[in-house]
Amino acid sequence: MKNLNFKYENSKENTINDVSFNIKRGEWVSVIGHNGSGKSTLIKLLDGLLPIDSGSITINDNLVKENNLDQIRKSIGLVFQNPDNQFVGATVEDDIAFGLENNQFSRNDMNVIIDKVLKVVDMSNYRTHEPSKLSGGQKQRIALAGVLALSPKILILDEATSMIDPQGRNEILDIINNFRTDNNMTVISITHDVEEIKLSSRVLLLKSGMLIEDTNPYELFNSVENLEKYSLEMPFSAQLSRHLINSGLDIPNSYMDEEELIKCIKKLYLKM
Ligand SMILES: Nc1ncnc2c1ncn2[C@@H]1O[C@H](COP(=O)(O)OP(=O)(O)OP(=O)(O)O)[C@@H](O)[C@H]1O
Repeated sequence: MKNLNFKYENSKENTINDVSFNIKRGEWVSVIGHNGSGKSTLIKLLDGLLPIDSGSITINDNLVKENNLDQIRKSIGLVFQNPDNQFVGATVEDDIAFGLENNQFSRNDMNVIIDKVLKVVDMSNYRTHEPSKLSGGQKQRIALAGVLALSPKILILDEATSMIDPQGRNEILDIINNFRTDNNMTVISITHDVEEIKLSSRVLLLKSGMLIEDTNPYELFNSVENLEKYSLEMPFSAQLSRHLINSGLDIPNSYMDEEELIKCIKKLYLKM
């Protein structure tokens, strides 16, 4: 993305303001910022759903512009907050088949792909179920399967796990992360959830349509000020570290994930 600017017709100021960044293939990038900071608008520009005013977006050497949109959209998969808005089929398999049919896959190939993606999201037993009768987490797995069936090079999550309970969310995030590493897929995730942010290698911070920080989870979690500024909760390990430091334990006052914290406590324990 290079010097990107965008203004909605009826607004006075730019919603996206001179935003530039590069994302490497296979990266997991979180996009965070307050409500109205321009996160969803940025995604819509990326997918060509909104026209760019000035600047440019290039995906795999293809400029995002009117005559390239088919190709661009084939490389991008989108998963939104509410899976109910994404279902088109009467059964799980019909729903996944819909996108494949649009891309002229043969019946045989479709069956193989549907088998594969249902296995990936651990929903093979639900092939003939009605999507509307599944639980929230199951619905989101099926929505994800429909997107993964088309082998996107870039998966975009727009608050995709915010309606799921913590266990369901972690399971879906694990599925996505495994698929990402196996397929060198890029993930761009709009989120307020620290567990999701933890999985990313980079965090892009938007404020009033401007990219004000290009950082990483460690830097972000190290600064309580930053977390408060963006209404983010502290990750569990950071909360625990804080309590341990306050109760006199000699552990570093910097962010550690669960594994690092366990190692650190073990070391102290063995010294005793
Ligand atoms: N169709 C539209 N027409 C005019 N203004 C819009 C339109 N869609 C969004 N906006 C405005 O653009 C700004 C950015 O909105 P956007 O939805 O991109 O923010 P966001 O960071 O995704 O917010 P949230 O976290 O609440 O989803 C907001 O001020 C919003 O009111």
